Amino acid sequence: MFELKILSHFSAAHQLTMVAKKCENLHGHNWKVEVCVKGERLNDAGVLVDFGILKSYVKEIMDRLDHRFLNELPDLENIPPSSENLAVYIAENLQAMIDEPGVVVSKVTTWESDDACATYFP
Ligand SMILES: Nc1nc2c(c(=O)[nH]1)N=C([C@H](O)[C@H](O)COP(=O)(O)OP(=O)(O)OP(=O)(O)O)CN2
Ligand SMILES: [Zn+2]
Repeated sequence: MFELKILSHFSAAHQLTMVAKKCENLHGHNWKVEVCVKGERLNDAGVLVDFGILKSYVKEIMDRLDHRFLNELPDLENIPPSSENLAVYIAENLQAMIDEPGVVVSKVTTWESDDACATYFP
């Protein structure tokens, strides 16, 4: 089994209710994102997926989130934009883009600060 990891980032604003009171106020984060994909078979070029292709998929997803007010994104309608839900969103959207047979998203971690992150294992 092989696992690849891509690092990326986006900056966005959000509000969260039912968490810490201060999170109800409009505020933002510079999210750091770690994305892992796994698979058993290498292609004829000796790679699971070209890092460049993987980065381009992840960049496309980051562009949908970057400099947005996440609570108003149609893609996240009625979904609280917590770090957990953002990890799910990134994982599901990336999986839908991956064309390579046998390659699956294995883990997405969203760091909303230097000391707090959420990880989703699809
Ligand atoms: N499980 C989660 N808990 C919280 C999330 C989340 O996405 N998942 N998000 C928040 C808020 O986004 C909030 O902005 C961050 O809160 P918090 O870490 O408590 O605040 P600070 O970054 O200011 O850190 P301090 O340690 O308080 O300085 C809250 N919880
Ligand atoms: Zn926040």
